[in-house]
Amino acid sequence: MITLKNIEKVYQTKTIETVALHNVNLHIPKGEFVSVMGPSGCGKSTLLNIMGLLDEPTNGIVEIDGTPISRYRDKELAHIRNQKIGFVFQSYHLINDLSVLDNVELPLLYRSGTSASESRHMALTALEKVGLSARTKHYPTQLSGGQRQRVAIARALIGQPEIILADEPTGNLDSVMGEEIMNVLLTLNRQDGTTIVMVTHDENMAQKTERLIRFFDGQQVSDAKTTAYDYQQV
Ligand SMILES: Nc1ncnc2c1ncn2[C@@H]1O[C@H](COP(=O)(O)OP(=O)(O)OP(=O)(O)O)[C@@H](O)[C@H]1O
Repeated sequence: MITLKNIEKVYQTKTIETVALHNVNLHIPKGEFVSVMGPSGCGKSTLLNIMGLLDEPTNGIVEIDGTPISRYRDKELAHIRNQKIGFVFQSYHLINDLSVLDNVELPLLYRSGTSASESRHMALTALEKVGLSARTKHYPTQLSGGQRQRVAIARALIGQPEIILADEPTGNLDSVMGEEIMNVLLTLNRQDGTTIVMVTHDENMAQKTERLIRFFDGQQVSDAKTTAYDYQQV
């Protein structure tokens, strides 16, 4: 699904050069649930941004479904980003002036050809998936942190992405709500086959995924299947 070959990312300012990623080689197959761990500043968010086509590497090749993204024009890349990839962030990024339903529908505004009734139906389906059908008319400030994150996941789901990139989705949540979000992600992965790459600082959460990649100083230092992921349960 996503392949990174010899990826380097260097941030250059007037005075400082920071090597955020160095010689990263990774393949994320379709349907896998992968977590990425490592100390602050080791390059995890940079990695996710490159995988999500939000940022470009300084060197190296990013392939989506076997095609190097350098072959695509900007418009095609924007299309891939909108159609294939859903993003979930630690701080939800919801719009407080919009209802839950309107927040979830928002990405469809950028997609032509979806009627108002169709997008409403898609938003309701996404909210049902995350167990928030009863909160459609609420506003983000009227929700708990876990519920807000579920709205953010529903918003990521509305475009029916094949891959979800989640940057510390449980980072702002207590352990009970964190578990709740983790269960939503595990269900999406197991029932719908959604590929998920999740950055986390929480070892317990990481152990629930299928594969754990550890980073240190911009490089992978380990990459292994976990033991806790239940391969039988679908
Ligand atoms: N826009 C930027 N300009 C310059 N340096 C940057 C920029 N973004 C990130 N960096 C540097 O690149 C390195 C990797 O940053 P990144 O945000 O990917 O780390 P991280 O592992 O996600 O950290 P955290 O766990 O704290 O979120 C850090 O040293 C950071 O200072």
